[in-house]
Amino acid sequence: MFEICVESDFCAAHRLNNYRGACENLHGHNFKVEVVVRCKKLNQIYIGIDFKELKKYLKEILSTLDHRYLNEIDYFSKTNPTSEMIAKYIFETLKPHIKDCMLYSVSVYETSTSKVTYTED
Ligand SMILES: Nc1nc2c(c(=O)[nH]1)N=C([C@H](O)[C@H](O)COP(=O)(O)OP(=O)(O)OP(=O)(O)O)CN2
Ligand SMILES: [Zn+2]
Repeated sequence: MFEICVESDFCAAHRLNNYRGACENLHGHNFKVEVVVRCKKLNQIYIGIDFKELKKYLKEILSTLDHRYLNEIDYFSKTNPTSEMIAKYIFETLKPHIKDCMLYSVSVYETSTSKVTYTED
């Protein structure tokens, strides 16, 4: 089994409703995102999934979040734009693009010391 990982980032603002602390106030982050795909087979040039292809899909998805006020995005309107929900959104949006391999996890770093990983397990 091969684990293929790419990283990207985006900047966005959010506020956590009902948090009862500073994070309830409008604030922003440079979010870092890590995606892990698992592949059992390699193609004829020994690639599981091309980093470039994976980064292209991820970039398209992150462009829907970049420089946005996340609370205004439909996906988060009934929840909260926490790292948990951001990771789930990226996972669910990326999954249909991954053929022949398995999207394993999406991790979101809200700060350099705070990370959430979403998997379907
Ligand atoms: N499980 C989660 N906990 C928190 C989330 C979250 O999305 N999931 N989000 C926040 C806030 O948005 C906050 O901006 C991030 O909190 P934190 O990592 O504590 O950021 P700090 O810069 O305050 O970190 P320090 O290391 O304490 O300086 C809160 N919790
Ligand atoms: Zn925050």
